Formats: sequence, C-alpha cells, structure tokens
Amino acid sequence: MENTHHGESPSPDTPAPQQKNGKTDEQTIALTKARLAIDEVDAQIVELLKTRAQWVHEVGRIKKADNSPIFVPERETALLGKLNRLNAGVLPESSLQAIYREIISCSFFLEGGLTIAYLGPKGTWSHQAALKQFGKSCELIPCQSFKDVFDMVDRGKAQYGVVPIENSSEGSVTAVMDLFVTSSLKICAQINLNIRNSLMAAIPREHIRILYSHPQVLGQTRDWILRRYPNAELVETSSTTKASILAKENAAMGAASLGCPLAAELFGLNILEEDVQDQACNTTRFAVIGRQDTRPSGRDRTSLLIRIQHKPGTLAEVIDCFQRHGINLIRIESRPSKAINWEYVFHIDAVGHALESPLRETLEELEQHCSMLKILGSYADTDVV
Ligand SMILES: C=C(O[C@@H]1C=C(C(=O)O)C=C[C@H]1O)C(=O)O
Repeated sequence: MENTHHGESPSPDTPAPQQKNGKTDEQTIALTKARLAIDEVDAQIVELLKTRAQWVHEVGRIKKADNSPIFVPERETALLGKLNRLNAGVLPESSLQAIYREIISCSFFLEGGLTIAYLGPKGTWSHQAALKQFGKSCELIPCQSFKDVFDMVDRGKAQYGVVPIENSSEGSVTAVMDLFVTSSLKICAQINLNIRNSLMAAIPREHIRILYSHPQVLGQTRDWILRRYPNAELVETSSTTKASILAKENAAMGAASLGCPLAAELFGLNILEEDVQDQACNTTRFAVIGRQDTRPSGRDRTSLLIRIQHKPGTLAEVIDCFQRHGINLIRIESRPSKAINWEYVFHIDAVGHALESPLRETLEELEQHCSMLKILGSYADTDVV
C-alpha cells in the first residue's frame, strides 16, 4: 500500500492519506481484517448449521418411526428461552428469535415439511403471523375464510392453521371463537404479533373518499379515521389484502386501504402513513390450531370452553373453583351457544397447564359444575411481540 503513515498524526501540509472510498489506509486495513474475521465466523456458522441439520435429521427419523409431530412448540419455547439466557441481552432478543425461527423452519423442511393454512390472500396479518411462527421454509396456504382454515386442518390438507383470537384494543375475534365450539381442533401454540397498520393508496391523500379494510382494523383505527377522514365511506372487506386490491382497482373513485404495509408492495400502492392504529402497542394474539396436545413449558396458559346450567350461582361456583386453587384467570368471555336462544358458552383462559397442578385438580372439580367442559389447549404463554 502507498503513502501509509502508521502511528503519525497528519500535519496541515501533509493531509491524511485518503483512498477513493474516503477511508484512511489504517481504516481500510482494519475493515479488511474485521471482514476476514467475519468470513471465518460465517464459515464456522455454516459448518455448525450443517452439523445441526444432521441431528435434526436424526430427530426426524425417530419421530417418523412413532408418527409423532414435527412441530414441538414446548421444545422450541425451551430452546428460545435458553438462547436468550446465553445471549444475555448482547444481540437484540427479537433479532436472535427471528434468526432461530428461520433455523427451526429449515428443520421442519429437513424433517419432511409442514403445510400451514391461514386467512389469505398473501399479505394479511395472518400471513405475517404464520411467517413469524413457521418461517420461510414451510408451505403456507392462503384460505378464503377462518372456516376454511379450520377445514383445511380438519381434513388433513394442512398440519396446522393460524387464526387470530383477540386484539389488544378490539378484543375477541368472535368469528374464530365461535368456530372452536364445534371444532375438535386444539390450540397448540400462540403467536403475539405487533399490528402496525398503514394507510395505502395509489392516489394522493387529499383524493381519498373511501377507506377499505377488515372490520378488526377499522376498529383498531376508529379514532384516527374520525380525526383524519371523518367523511370517508368505510367499507368492510374479508381481509386487509382484499382491501388493498380494491384500493388499487377503485383508485379513480378515491379508494384507499388500511392494513399490513406488505400489501402496498404486492399490489402497487404507496404507503401514505404508517402506524395509524389508535393504540401504540396494538397487538393481536393468534392461535396455532392443530390436532396435537402441547406438553408443559413451565409458563403456560390454558384455554377452556364451558357451558353451565341456568341455575343461580353456577357461574360463581365456577369462578370460586379457580379462586380456591389459587389459579389466575386471564380472560373470561361469553358467546351465544348458537344451539338454544339466550344460552351461552364461556371462553376462559387460565394460567397453568391442564396436565399440571393446581390446574389439573381445578379442572377435575370444575367438571362437576359444567354441562360441558372442553379444553381447547394448553400452550406456552410467551409475550414476544
Ligand atoms: C428438531 C426438532 O423438531 C422441531 C425443530 C426444532 C429445532 O430445530 O430445534 C425444535 C422443535 C421442533 O419443533 C425437535 O423436535 O427437537
């Protein structure tokens, strides 16, 4: 290298030697050295990933022999928890999780592959949730309705489905909750997704007259709409992606959409404003539905569906049962039974796993007070957004 002045500070008449890219020779050497070190680490990472893949292959072979599931959420919860402890906050936790989600996604592929159904088309929040949980190495099948997602899993066309259960500001997704009443599918895992809605259009914002979106998102952005577009016509769509398709098709009529910004890229819209949801930490809890029971992870939640007799004090007895066993109730909601008018089912989420004390004993006792008790699933209550 020419003109190197190692260790000397440049005087006014001998300016620091600069290379074409604006770096001194020392900086260029340091950069090259660091990048060589990174190359070396990357080579080691790939070798380690190859070794990991061999072990995953072995796990897959053992599972195939007794027909046990490829997706083992409790093992993933334990693994990600251990990695977070090893990381000790050096890398951002969400980055490490995202990296490992893709490594695990690769494992699914190596073990024979997974097919996941979600409410499509591509670009919906359900699509994002499915990608977050299962990564890019699984086959993701868009469905037209939540019922279709349940049916796909029920008929074995998909091993798992991803459906929204509740939103932090809009509450329950009642259409999904009602499907659990007649379905035999289980909740195997949950996905918390931070929902950051965007305003998207192919037209300038002052031309907007119509706002398309899924009713859940129209609810999550209610105050924003009243402030910014009080006179806009609000049109509900079956998904946020459908809203963006219509915003593109009906641009000349002043159409725009609210939803997942990925749709803007997919359908040629501009993102006119980000984060239009009323609640800053707007989060939707999605369920992974399937046919398997998830083992305890150490920090679980159990979702129950109960029906009780129309007698004074029955609901109080149910609540009392949880209280006596020291179980924290996270959520309780009633929905029409849809069998008899003015008869209800209750959706209850409680802390703990159905196979572990004290929830196990609570459920045994609870059965005496309920005309129906269905355990929708016990699964890790992680709070990753
Ligand atoms: C490898 C396994 O299968 C899947 C992949 C995992 C991984 O890559 O670490 C973990 C759990 C399973 O969902 C396993 O069950 O251990």
